[in-house]
Amino acid sequence: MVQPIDMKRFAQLKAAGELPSPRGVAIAIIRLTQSNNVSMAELARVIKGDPAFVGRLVKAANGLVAENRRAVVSVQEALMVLGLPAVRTMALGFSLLSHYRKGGCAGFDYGHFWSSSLLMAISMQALMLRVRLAAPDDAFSLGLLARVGELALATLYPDAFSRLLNDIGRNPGLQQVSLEDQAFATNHRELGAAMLTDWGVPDVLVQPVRFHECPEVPGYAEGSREHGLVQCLVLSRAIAQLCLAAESEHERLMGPMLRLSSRLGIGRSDFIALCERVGREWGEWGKLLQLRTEAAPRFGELGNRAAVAVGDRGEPAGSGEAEEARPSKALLLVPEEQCRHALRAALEAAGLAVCEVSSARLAIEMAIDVQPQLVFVQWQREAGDEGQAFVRDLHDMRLRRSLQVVAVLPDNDDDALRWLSEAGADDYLLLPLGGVALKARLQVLLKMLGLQLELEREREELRNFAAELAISNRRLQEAALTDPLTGLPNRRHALEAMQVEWASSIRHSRTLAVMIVDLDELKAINDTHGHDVGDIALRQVSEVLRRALRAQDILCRMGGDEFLVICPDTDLAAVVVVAQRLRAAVEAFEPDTGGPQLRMTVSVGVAIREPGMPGFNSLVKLADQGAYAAKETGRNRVIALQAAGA
Ligand SMILES: Nc1nc2c(ncn2[C@@H]2O[C@H](COP(=O)(O)OP(=O)(O)OP(=O)(O)O)[C@@H](O)[C@H]2O)c(=O)[nH]1
Repeated sequence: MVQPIDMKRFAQLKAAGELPSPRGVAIAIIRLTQSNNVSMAELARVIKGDPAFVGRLVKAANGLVAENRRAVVSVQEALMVLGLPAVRTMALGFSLLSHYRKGGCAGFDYGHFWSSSLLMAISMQALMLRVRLAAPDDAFSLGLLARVGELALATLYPDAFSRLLNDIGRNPGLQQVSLEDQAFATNHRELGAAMLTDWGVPDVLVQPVRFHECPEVPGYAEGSREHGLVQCLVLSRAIAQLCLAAESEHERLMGPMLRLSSRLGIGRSDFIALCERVGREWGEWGKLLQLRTEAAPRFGELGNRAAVAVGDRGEPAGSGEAEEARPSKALLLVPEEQCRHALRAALEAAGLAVCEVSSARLAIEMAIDVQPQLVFVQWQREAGDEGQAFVRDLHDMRLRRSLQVVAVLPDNDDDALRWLSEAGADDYLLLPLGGVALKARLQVLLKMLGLQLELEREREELRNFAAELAISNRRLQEAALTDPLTGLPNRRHALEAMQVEWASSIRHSRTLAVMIVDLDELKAINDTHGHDVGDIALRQVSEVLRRALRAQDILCRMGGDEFLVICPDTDLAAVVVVAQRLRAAVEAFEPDTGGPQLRMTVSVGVAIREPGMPGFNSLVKLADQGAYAAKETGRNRVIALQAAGA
């Protein structure tokens, strides 16, 4: 049973006040995201107070969108894509990264630590897009913070931890965790898990972090979500190690990674594509976070070399993926020579590549490497439970779905029949093997297996289809809220945001102002210079408006040449000042049309929420009437129809 995390020891350490903890804007973000009724505008306002975090958040959101679609560019969009819980943990992770990129622990390589954590973060995000065991954005933060316990020990005990790391450096046989337990009465795994728990990360995500360095300890069932998450963290760590290792080490590290990814149901080519994406993103993130990165390893070549290496050991090289609907590979754990030869001959005659393994201990490794669709296991009285354990292991593994295990047994032997039912093989062949009977039995077996593989392939296609559908839905949802010309939130989004801000301003008794900004004489520009030039003008003016606004204001295109600006916590005098600034900025701006020179102006109506207004429509209408009045009185002006102090 998994021991609970020791929060008592953690509480003592926390009381000392020196544990790594988020600072500055991150604290405000974490506090806000914990409240249920935070508005996106409030959150965006706080986030924009930290320009570095804005860039990281937008980058993280872009990691979730497919490579061939429009990138996320604004904080609001990023918030929509990521969701509040992910934003909270990201604020936490990035704040730690900013404030703990150096420290007083001489033996602890802070740069290497963060480069490796970043690689784990990107790898976890990419893996979750594939295996879908957790939200990819949660997984990013999880990867980033997976080894935070080590940072904590380096921060709490800089000298002692430095000595401990130096000792391990001199004698790699030492167990880091035991040394930490002796020296600090805790270790980085337990401490990291306690910190994540303290920061509100759910237990289902904390436990995999706690055990990813010792994946066998918790005894999670193969195929369970926890088991999958632990394996993903192990794999992310392996990707990070490979990316940071010397080139001479790459090939050695690639083989186990391919085996692990295959256990997670990721085919070789998919996994290589995933690693290549991680490599690309690593470079981009490295620039953003000013972390050391290197040229990404050539994963494609490494993958091919690893495939050849498997072939060298006598297994069929093949594609390594169990996706063909026709069985093509068989593995034999059949010690009796005559019997083994008969099987090999019959299988090869049926067109299968055959590989042999001599011990049950090696058989599971071989099965992961080769990914056979047929495994023959001969029962042996003197071999005890080994063969049975092997069959059970195969059973537990994901690759078991498209695999038939055939027991080879002597006829009329009660012990062997008992073994057969306990081991859970799918079929059996009775000794002696050979002749027409064996051929006929194999034919039936292969036919059944072919049908099963076909079914499995269809299921896989359905799963992929469902995953793609989920992504397309999210994309559609976003597209439905975005104006394609300017990239700004559209009318529908504007009305949703208005509803939220209206309710929030009433609940917290805060002021709320809006502006209607209407371009002057766009029709004349269209008529004189063409619609394309009108489009350029619209796009560039929207950018001018965006830049002239304050961080907390929400700019939306309502349609045509009309924009709505929502200004939370703003009174009439303040909104007039902002509106005048917008107006002046547009007037001073010269659109770069690549041709005709244009002079642009805007007419602006402003209004604030008044007690007794029945709903936000009345507020928008009042601002609209102001804009109309501005047009009527000569354009390029700001008009408020309410009296100051309203
Ligand atoms: N190029 C371009 N023009 C647009 C777009 N949407 C609306 N328009 C044009 O914007 C013009 C709006 O016309 P009006 O409402 O008369 O406004 P205006 O010409 O700006 O004049 P005033 O508002 O009175 O100053 C129309 O000619 C529309 O065709 C667009 O996406 N691109």
